[in-house]
Amino acid sequence: MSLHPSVAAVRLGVRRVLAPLASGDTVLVACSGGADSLALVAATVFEARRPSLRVVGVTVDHGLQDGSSEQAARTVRQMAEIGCDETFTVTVAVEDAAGIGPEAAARRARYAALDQVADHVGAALVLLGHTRDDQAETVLLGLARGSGGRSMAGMRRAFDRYRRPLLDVSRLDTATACQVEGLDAWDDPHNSDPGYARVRVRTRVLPVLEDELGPGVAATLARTADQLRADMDLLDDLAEAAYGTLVEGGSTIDATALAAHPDALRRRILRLAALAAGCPSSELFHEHVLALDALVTDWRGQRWVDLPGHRRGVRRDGAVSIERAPTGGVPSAPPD
Ligand SMILES: Nc1ncnc2c1ncn2[C@@H]1O[C@H](COP(=O)(O)OP(=O)(O)OP(=O)(O)O)[C@@H](O)[C@H]1O
Repeated sequence: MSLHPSVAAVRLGVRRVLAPLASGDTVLVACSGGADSLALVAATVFEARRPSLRVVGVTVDHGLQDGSSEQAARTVRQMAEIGCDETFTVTVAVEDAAGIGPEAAARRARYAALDQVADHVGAALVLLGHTRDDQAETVLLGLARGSGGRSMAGMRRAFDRYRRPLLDVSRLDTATACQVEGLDAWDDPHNSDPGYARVRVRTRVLPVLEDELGPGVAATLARTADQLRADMDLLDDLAEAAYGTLVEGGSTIDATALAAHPDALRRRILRLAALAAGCPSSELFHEHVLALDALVTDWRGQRWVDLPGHRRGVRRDGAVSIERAPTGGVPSAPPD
């Protein structure tokens, strides 16, 4: 019997990612029990045979839904049946202490748990089951957020030891692969809850785009994200290099030298300077960077701009620096 194309597509993605590993290495697969990550587990177990890798499966129970522990137990059973050498369930307490929202808090807790298990088992790689459709949704959500190229550049294929082998594989393929392999995937009720913007993009926006613009829009968006990410990465690298050259005495940057750089680099350099000076990245918005940039390109005597993390950007003696804001009795708006 010939190999089903959907199974072949999932396996190919995994094979490419596992290629650098050596016999005896451990790969950790993160599985929610949904079709994407279940297909990922099956493909990983299959592809790990020939190089003789150890496959460990892990599922994280966020405890956010009724029956989540039963669902986690079911996923662990399935991973063992598929052939994982070892399986783990990790229960995490999701607390939104940082005020980042429940979804982001759950994600943060999940990655912390995955990191712990990866350390524990000595994993060379950790695999995640995001698909091409997830990527397309991410691009559209980023486009709507409007926070620059990086937000439209989608998810990385690789970061630290994490890999996303299915970014070229459609959700239809992962679902079909599960069917063909007799895997009963879990339907997360969150995935059909229109309260989530991502679900609305998936169920309402993308189908309209597919209808109006033709099938293949998800693939096109994902491909665009790949190109954009490569461009963003290059600009970030150039800005890092320029920042290293421009920064004097560890903190000040000559305004004239900085002004000679094009917008895309200058603003990145200023962002790097703000981060290096202690502005929290989660609170440093594009408006802050633009205000800092005005000290360089539109300087009309203004002396500072307020920045998050009790910092301020200052222009003094032809140089820009980011300093700790003095406490007490300081006007919050800069004098103009
Ligand atoms: N509860 C879980 N336990 C283990 N792995 C999970 C869990 N939930 C998600 N994952 C991993 O993350 C992948 C993406 O899942 P999903 O799209 O639901 O999460 P997300 O929150 O959008 O993703 P991310 O936060 O990782 O960008 C899954 O294919 C799986 O590999």
